[in-house]
Order: sequence, then C-alpha cells, then structure tokens
Amino acid sequence: MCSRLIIQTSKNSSLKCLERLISNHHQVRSKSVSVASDSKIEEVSEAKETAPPPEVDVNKYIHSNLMLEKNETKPQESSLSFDAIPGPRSLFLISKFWNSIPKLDSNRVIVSFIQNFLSGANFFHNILCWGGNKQFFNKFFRVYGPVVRLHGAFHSDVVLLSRPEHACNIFQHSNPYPIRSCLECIEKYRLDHKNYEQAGLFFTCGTDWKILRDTVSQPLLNGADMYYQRINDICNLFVQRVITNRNKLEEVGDNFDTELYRWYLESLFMITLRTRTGFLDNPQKKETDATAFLSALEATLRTIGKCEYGFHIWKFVETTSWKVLVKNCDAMDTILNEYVDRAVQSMQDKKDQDAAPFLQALIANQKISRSDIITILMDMVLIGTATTTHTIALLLFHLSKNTRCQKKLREEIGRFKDNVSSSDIEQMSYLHACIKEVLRISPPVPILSRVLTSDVKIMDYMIPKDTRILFASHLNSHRDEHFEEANKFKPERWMSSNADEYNIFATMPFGHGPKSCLAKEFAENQIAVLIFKICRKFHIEYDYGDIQSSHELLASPTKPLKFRFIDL
Ligand code: HEM
Repeated sequence: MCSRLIIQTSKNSSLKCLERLISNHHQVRSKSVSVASDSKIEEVSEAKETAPPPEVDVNKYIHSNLMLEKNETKPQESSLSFDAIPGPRSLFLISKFWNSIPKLDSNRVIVSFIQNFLSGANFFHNILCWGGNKQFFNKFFRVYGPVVRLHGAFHSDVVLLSRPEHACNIFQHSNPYPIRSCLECIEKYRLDHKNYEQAGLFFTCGTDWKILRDTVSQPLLNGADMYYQRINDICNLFVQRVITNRNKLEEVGDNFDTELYRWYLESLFMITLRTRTGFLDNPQKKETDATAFLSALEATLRTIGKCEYGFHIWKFVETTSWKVLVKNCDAMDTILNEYVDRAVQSMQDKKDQDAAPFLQALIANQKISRSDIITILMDMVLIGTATTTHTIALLLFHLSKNTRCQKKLREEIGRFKDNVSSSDIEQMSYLHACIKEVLRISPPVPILSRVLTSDVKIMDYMIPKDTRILFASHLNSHRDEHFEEANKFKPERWMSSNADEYNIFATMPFGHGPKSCLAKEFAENQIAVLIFKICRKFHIEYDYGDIQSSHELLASPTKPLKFRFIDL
C-alpha cells in the first residue's frame, strides 16, 4: 500500500515549504512527507505497512432492506470511463491546460504550487465541502445528472453525488480505514504550527486513527453514564440562566447560541475531565479561563469558514485569517492544557481509580501522547459544539412551530421525575423521534467527504481510486421519494412500524461507516437531557419567522435564537 513519489527539484527551496507543496500535491491526507537533504523529496506512506488492516464485514454497515442495483454490487464489469462523467465544460478545458504543464515545465515545484493555488476543482471542493450551498449542488445535479465531475488541474478531480444508492456503493467499497479530506487549516495548524506528530482523530487515518478512535469511544459513554447526576445539575443551571436572562416578554436575547455553547462546554469538560470549568457561572464579570476559551472558540469557528472557502492562500502566505486562527487556537490550546493538568493533578491527589474514565483511558494508553489528548479534546470542542447546539436550536424552533408535537413531548416527559437517569432517557421514544427528525431535516454536517481507497463503479462510470467524493446527503432529506411530506417536521415517522423501511443512506446526520461520528450516542443523550429539562419547565415560542440551517462549513441557524420561554 505504500505509494512512493520521487520529485526532483533543482531549486534550493525551503524544506518546510516543499513539504507543504508536496503534501498538497495529493489529496490523500494519510501520508506524511519527509524531505531528503540531497534535494530529493520522498513521500512515504506513514501507515504501518507491516500491520495489515483487519478484515471488516462491510455488510454490517449496509441496511438489510437496501435495494442495490445488481451491477453495482458485482465485481466491476464493462463500464464507461471516468472521462465520460458529465461536468462543467469550462473546468474541463482549464484542467486540460494545467494538466499539460508538467510535460512542458521541468520545475515541478512551481507546478505543484500552481496546482494548489489555481486548481479549479480544489476551489469548488473548498466551497462545497462541509456544506457549500444547497442551490449550488441542486444546480449541478439538475444540469449534469446524479454523477457530476468537477475537473481539477493536475488530476485533482472531485465527484459530486447525492443519491442513497450511490452513497451505499461508496461506503461498501470503502476499506476499514476511510479517508476524508476537509478542515485543512486545522490540520496545518496542528502539524506545522504546533509541530504535533499527528493532526488528531478527525484527520488521521490508518492504524494511527484506529488507536485513537478505539481508545476514546467507550470511555466517553462511560463518563457520561457515571456523571449523570452532574449532567442533570448542569442542565438545571442552564435553565436557571434562561430564567435570569429572559426579558419581560419571557424572551431570551440574541446571545442564546453562546448560552448553548456554555452549556455544551461545561458538560463536555465535566464528562471528559471531571472538572467544573465555570462556563455557566454567574455573573461573568471578570475575564476567566472560561470566558477567554469561549471567545477564542467563537472566533475560531468563524475563521475556519474564512480559511476553508475558496483558494487556500494561507498554505503559502500568512493571511490575516490564518493569523487570527492561530492566535485563537493557541489561546484555546493553552487553557485546555491547564484543564488537563488540573484534572491529572486531581486524579493523583484523590487516588480515585474510578475518576474521569475518559482521561484515564487516554493516559493509560502508551501509544497516545499528550498532544493527542489535546487534539482529541479540541476535536470534541470544534466539532461537538457547533453540531450539538445547532441541533438543539433547530429542535426548539420546530417544537415552537408545532405545538401539537410540543404537547405530545411534554406528556411523555411528564411521566418521569425531574432528576432524570440514562435509562429514563432511553425510554423516551418520542423525544428520540424528535431528535432524529430534526437531524433529518437540518443535518448540522450536510456534506460528507471521502477520498476513494479503491476504484468504484457508480451507475456505469468507473471512478478511480484517490478521487475526492463530496456527498450532498442533505438533499435527500427534502425529497418526497425518500420521506413522505419530506419538508414537514413529523417525529411520528420514526415511531411508525414502517420506520425501518427508510433507506439509511437517505439521511446520514452522523455520517456512515468506521469513520462516522464517534459521539453519536453521547450527543443524542446530551441533547435529550437538555430538551427534557427545557420542555419540563417552559412552553416554547418563536416570533421571528423561519429558522433554517445556514449550510455553511459548520452549519449554524440562520436567525437569532430569540425564543420565548414561558413558564408552565
Ligand atoms: C448532533 C451532534 C453531532 C452531529 C450531527 C455530528 C456529525 C458528525 C459527522 C457527519 C461526522 C463525519 C462522519 C463521516 O464522515 O462519516 C462527524 C465526525 C466526528 N464527530 Fe460528530 N457530530 C455530532 C456531535 C459530536 C460530538 C458531541 C462530538 C464529541 C464529543 C463529536 C465528535 C466527532 C469526531 C471526533 C468525529 C471524527 C470521527 C473520525 O474521524 O473517526 N461529534 N460527526
């Protein structure tokens, strides 16, 4: 599996810069680059080649009822070439020009630079990845059909897909170590700026990724189970803040999204580090670690969008956005290190073997370094905050517009005592249906991305290994062919006896397969407890029109969350 690429350069360029150029030359993020001093550049696969990947039964990721086209499951037979896939002709012509350059120009470093800077498909990939624009995707599919190819310079093409059967085919052909390619600015921050050995769970692949993932998943759930009482307390604190912050009309201000961030971070650090961090402390007069962390996080989430869209100029020049990103990530990194130090110290002082199972599991694993612990926690902050709070905001909105659903949910919730346990939450089937439904209508991560690890045949087209795939899964949520009255908020659909017949590839809010969201259960549980507490206490209204999902890089609600929380 080791791919080797030797590139000669006559220029005496900076090694660091070359590393970047070469690693950017390829989309496959699993590889690292080492630079030889004799001006030869070698790319070597970082994956531990000696350890073959374990056999994985791909069928377990595929829904039993799923209808596959016969020719897509069989070994590849006759097929149309990759070049036959339709796509914008202008990109095709531009790519023809750029693809001819290596033959004319011996200086491939410059070529590599230009590739990254001007690659048409990279540009589109950056815009579309993680969300892009719904109309943009729809237009491509309307004009070119269900399989669209965006030609890129130097063969860096992107294929756009959306149909569930195509997703099934992609995931079925994925190997046990899938690769995704996005959020490159965070990857660069960690590898180049912080000089960490690994970029973190979200970015790594191969056996390194498997070690991180296996170490983290179960202890995260154990931590949540162990600290249920404290999760209750943190939600109660949040409800208390709502009561304090409401105006005379019982309406919260337009900083309610930040309030949700506070709640999420307080819960996350309680569960992972067994530490109270003070995000919900009142009043927040002076600057504390919590307030500094929160403003750095908000700035980071804003800046990630600026860095990721369009051309990635920051790969070569320190742009303003890049500097802002570094400053704020550094600030979070410093505070996170302090939190971890405190948690470790407290574990040692108390000699409490059961404390912080999450942190203990990480520390106990010799293969996990201190920087891995930081990147794991940081991924949970960066990915978990936006997705979890987005889901809660959109669910509150749908409940406010569907008073029948709100009433039904309250009836279910009323059957349980206020201090809720994990088994109570498990029994609340309508609450779970509401969460599933809001994730179907407005998935916080609307686009899934993969880099193909083998050739895959979609319809009659053969798509080669290493091609980037963007899968616009959110489009299916709004198609009546997959969900009756698809645009309506109908939690009941998930409780009917027919619910099993929905195609699992028609809605994938947590992604799919081995690299799907590692915190699905954790997130659903956190959301459930907070919604439980809110609906127990308040009737919810919203007077400012329709809140939708922004479909940006990390989706956010399109309107201020000025809910009315009316005492029951
Ligand atoms: C409603 C809440 C959430 C949604 C909808 C969501 C969705 C997703 C999606 C779509 C992916 C990419 C999956 C793929 O490519 O197949 C992902 C990955 C990931 N999510 Fe979540 N997520 C949520 C909450 C969280 C939370 C709370 C955490 C952390 C505590 C988290 C941690 C991660 C991590 C670490 C990954 C990368 C996993 C890997 O590469 O192995 N997510 N999430």
